[in-house]
Amino acid sequence: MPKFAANLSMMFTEVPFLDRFEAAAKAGFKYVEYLFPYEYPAAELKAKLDQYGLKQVLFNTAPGNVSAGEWGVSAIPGREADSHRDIDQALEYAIALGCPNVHVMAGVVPDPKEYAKYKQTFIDNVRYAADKFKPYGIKVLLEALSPQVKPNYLMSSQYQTLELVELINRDNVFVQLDYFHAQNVDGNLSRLTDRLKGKFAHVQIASVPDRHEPDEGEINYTYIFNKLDEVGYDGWVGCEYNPRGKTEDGLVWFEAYKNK
Ligand SMILES: O=C(O)[C@@H](O)C(=O)CO
Ligand SMILES: [Mg+2]
Repeated sequence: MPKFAANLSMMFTEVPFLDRFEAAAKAGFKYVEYLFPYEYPAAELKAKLDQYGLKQVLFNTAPGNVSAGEWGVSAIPGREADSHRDIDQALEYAIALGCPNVHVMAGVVPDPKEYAKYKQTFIDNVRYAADKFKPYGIKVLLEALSPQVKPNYLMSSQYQTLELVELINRDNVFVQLDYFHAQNVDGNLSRLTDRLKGKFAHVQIASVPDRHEPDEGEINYTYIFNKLDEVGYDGWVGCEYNPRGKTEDGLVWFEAYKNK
């Protein structure tokens, strides 16, 4: 039975970010994830987690200069120092927040001919992260992003990410399996889940095509949740979706799971 995490970057946006911890707890969530903690002192976020009895299960390394089109720097040749600084910062936050998973963001490849160079840069920087995180039992997660969300991101297919995880060859590096992106790019989610068995350590869900609640669209999530049990997945499932309307009004689907 999946353990669901509220994604505070996309859910409960009716209230300011620091009020979303309370909103998620009131809605029945025990776990939370969000993209970036860096605007706030780690102690302030940890106090929110403790106040509402929440566990943080994921956040990302910093995105770089988003207004310049960056979405992660760890794959960008020449930005190794920035990548290591972001990885060190993420480690500090993960320790302070008690967070077991960090998504190390790769970056956008401006010219497909540059892919091999960006890929090797990412492999080297993820190994740096894996080795720094290992003593603390923190996992490194790598996520493919569909081109309609992030054009020219280093990884668009889950199978590309699986190949990277195998090349990086560290036992604390895993795929972050976001079924929204997976359905948009790879499809055949049953075969994909079987192929990724033991290689993924976090899941995210949203409807396809509209990235709303998991109770609509072309993915049968009841089937997927049973598939996750079948392959022995015991991690968290992040609800990384844009609510159709008021977040709480869209949580009927969650009623069947929240007190498990
Ligand atoms: O799917 C997403 O967009 C997020 O999980 C993320 O971490 C990077 O954009
Ligand atoms: Mg995702």
